Amino acid sequence: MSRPALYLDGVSVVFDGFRALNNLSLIVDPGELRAIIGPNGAGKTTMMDVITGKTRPTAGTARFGDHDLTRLDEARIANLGIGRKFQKPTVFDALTVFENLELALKAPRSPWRCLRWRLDGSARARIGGVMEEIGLTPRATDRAAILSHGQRQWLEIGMLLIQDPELLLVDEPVAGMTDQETEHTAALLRRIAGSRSVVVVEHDLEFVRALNSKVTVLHEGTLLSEGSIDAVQNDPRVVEVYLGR
Ligand SMILES: Nc1ncnc2c1ncn2[C@@H]1O[C@H](COP(=O)(O)OP(=O)(O)OP(=O)(O)O)[C@@H](O)[C@H]1O
Repeated sequence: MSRPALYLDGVSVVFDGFRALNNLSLIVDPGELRAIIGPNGAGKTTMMDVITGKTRPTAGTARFGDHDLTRLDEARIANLGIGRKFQKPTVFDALTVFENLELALKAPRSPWRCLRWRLDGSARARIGGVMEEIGLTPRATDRAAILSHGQRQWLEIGMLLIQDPELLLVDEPVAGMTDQETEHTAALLRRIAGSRSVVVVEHDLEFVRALNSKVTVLHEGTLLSEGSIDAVQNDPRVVEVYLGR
């Protein structure tokens, strides 16, 4: 078996005596798509914050491949190939779809290398490939301001994909989307996992079902249940604390 992409073992985070994460363990394999669900305050955001180095665990192990995430700052962790998409898109409205992707392609470089950066054939091909992947090729020259809510979310996913992350963390991607956009997003995330690991935090259980992935249920900062969507939805512990409320 291959080494896990992400390995959390016994992770706790204590804020002023309050345990936001309590002995949480989680393994995500290379190329795996994993959905994380759980009621409000379950610790989902705190878990993402630990993975990206925003929050230091009080106890436990957090590894990404060979790297100890508890010893690295946010910038180093991003450079290792962990991308995070927050709920609110941060695309540049005044720029076109193509220009947003171009900016994301050159942005992680040092200021000097950024100045010397040129949009050559291989960069164009890469941007073209990502536009195909996110389904926005026909909108290449449209400004982001005129895209629908869903299209803006896909553009932001594209801006992360263009940096070729090994692990992509996606926070509530379908909030506010139409049913059709939600379906499209599930298909997009299924497609992009495989060549990278993708961890999706989401409340919408129909969307989670459409991801067709293993589901992890968090509750009070710890792992409550794990398995297929049917397995966790039928788990009496889950029904009691979450789905049955
Ligand atoms: N910086 C902080 N200081 C104190 N308490 C915090 C801090 N950050 C989070 N918490 C608490 O930790 C708990 C877990 O919060 P977290 O945001 O991780 O949950 P969540 O599962 O993402 O919830 P939601 O679905 O509402 O976003 C909550 O009770 C929250 O109030």
